[in-house]
Amino acid sequence: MDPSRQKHFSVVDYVIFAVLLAASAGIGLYYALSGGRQRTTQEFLLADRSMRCLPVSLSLIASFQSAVAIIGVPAEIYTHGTQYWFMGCAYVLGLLIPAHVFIPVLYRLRLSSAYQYLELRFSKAVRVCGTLTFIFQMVVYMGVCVYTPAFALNAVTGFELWGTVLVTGLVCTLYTTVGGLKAVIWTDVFQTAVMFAGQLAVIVVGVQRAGGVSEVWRKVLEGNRISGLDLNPDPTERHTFWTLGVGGVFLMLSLYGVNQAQVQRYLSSRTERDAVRSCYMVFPSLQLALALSCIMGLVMFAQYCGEDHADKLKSSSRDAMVIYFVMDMLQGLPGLPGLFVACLFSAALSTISSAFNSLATVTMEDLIKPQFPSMSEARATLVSKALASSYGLLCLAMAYLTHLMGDSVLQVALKIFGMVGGPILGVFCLGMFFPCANSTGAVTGLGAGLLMAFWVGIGSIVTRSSKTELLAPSCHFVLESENTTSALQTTFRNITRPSGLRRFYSLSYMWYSGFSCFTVILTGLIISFLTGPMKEEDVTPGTIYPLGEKLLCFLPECVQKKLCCVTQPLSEEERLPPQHKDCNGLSCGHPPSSQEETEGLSSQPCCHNVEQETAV
Ligand SMILES: O=C(O)CCCC[C@@H]1SC[C@@H]2NC(=O)N[C@@H]21
Ligand code: NA
Repeated sequence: MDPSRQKHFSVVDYVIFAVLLAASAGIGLYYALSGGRQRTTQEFLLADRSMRCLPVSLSLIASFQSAVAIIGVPAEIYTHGTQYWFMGCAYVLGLLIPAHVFIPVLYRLRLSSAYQYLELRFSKAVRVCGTLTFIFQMVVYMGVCVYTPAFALNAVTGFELWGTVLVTGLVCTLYTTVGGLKAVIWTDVFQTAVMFAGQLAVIVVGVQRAGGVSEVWRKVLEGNRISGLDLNPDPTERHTFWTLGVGGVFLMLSLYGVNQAQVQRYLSSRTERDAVRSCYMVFPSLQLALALSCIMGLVMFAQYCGEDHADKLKSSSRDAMVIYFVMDMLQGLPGLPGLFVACLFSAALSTISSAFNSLATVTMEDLIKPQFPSMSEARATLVSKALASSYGLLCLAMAYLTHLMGDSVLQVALKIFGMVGGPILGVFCLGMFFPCANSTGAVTGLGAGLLMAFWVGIGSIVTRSSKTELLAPSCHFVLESENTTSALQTTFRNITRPSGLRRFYSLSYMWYSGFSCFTVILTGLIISFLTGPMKEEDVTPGTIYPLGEKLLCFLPECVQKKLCCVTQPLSEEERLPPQHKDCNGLSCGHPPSSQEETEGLSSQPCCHNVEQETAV
């Protein structure tokens, strides 16, 4: 954007931004110098399993609500209307299933990393594959999260791009490395508050500038930006109720059910009940976050599609135009641009710090500790800190890679979750719901899922060079002839109705999670049956969720037995605590404190059967 139109910050804006960074670093340093001073991995990686549900729930939101959502969702609403808001429907099952299926199984196994489950259920090989897939997913995602706020700001305000990326990355690495999970969770709480405040400020000022709520509503209706319920079953339709409300459930499960960043927060909870409750508490806050970013997109539409701003908007990219809108609204209100920039970087920092910490955890717990079982606590903690900072530097490099991707950042992030998160979700579902699945099936399934996901994902990027999907034109055109546009789109799509492989490539990216998850399960079951299904007595107790009894009870007993070979609950003598010795060669976590005994929590969780618990 040419300098004449660039928006500038006043001193107070820079001060507010600096205060945010200082506050985040301060919280990190506080946790480095207080409590156990981060001397053990239990404290550094799992906050001593002492966290209560409020901070955990705010931290759960912060992990996957980054600048990508703050910028990408309003840009999405502005360009395509409110269809994306139906993502909120996916939050119901997307949080209920983690709360009642994944948390009970994973919490009672007293794991340190989600991927330990894969070794308990399958084999070390499956655990390593799961861990490496997760690392790949989070490293790429982190790059997007670091790059987005810096790029958007640079495009509009001339904010030094790589200097901002560097400062953000370093501050984040600092407090994550010295403060551990406690610091990450408490900075998440602070940053989530700043995030909501910043978005609210923009909406309040924007509505007022656009002439009030009724005026905004009139313009938005006139601009046909309120999308109705689109029940089109065509899976190549980018955003419909099905792709968002159903396809989105798999996206949510891959994040809130089995992603290490979230699982680590569940495991850091004081009790299982706290973990489940924190999952429930995420629901209203996530809906609020979605509503705020959608409303921001609508206010932006009302503000610009009344007058002809197409020339200004055309000059900035789709994502940067949100920053342009914010700077335009907040210009002349000293402190508010700084507040929004703080909001943007709070969203980014809280996601990046969660990613660093979870990457350090899985690298330590899943890749290093099993190779060096005799490593001392002090050394293990030191290595964990070194890992956190090295991942910090790696993510700066990934930020540059994002620079080259060019797609809308929201779409890039959601595609990453679909292509990589979906197969990981598939392996966990294969393990929890199908006791007959074996390790060969799991590894082959994961490979097949990743292969199919990348085939469709890369394919869609390559063939999209033909621009089959008409991007909604600049707002000016939309006002004049909405019906022409939709007619044009329909005609256009009919002409280019893709067939065969091209139709496969035009699968909506919102189906990537579900599609790859089912590929893993199907392949995993077929390979398991071909290579000899597991017998139920060989399956580690506590790693199966009795889907049979819960959902397939309408099937005849023999089919249930064949497919899910319903696992019998442990008998009384089998439940006796194994004196906290290692089971399956894995640490069972600390021996239960008397408090846990009184709380009636399963004190031998790793050998405990979920079904037993639910039976009780
Ligand atoms: O904001 C990001 O960093 C990624 C985009 C949103 C990720 C998904 S979308 C569904 C769920 N709701 C959120 O707020 N984040 C996750
Ligand atoms: Na965040």
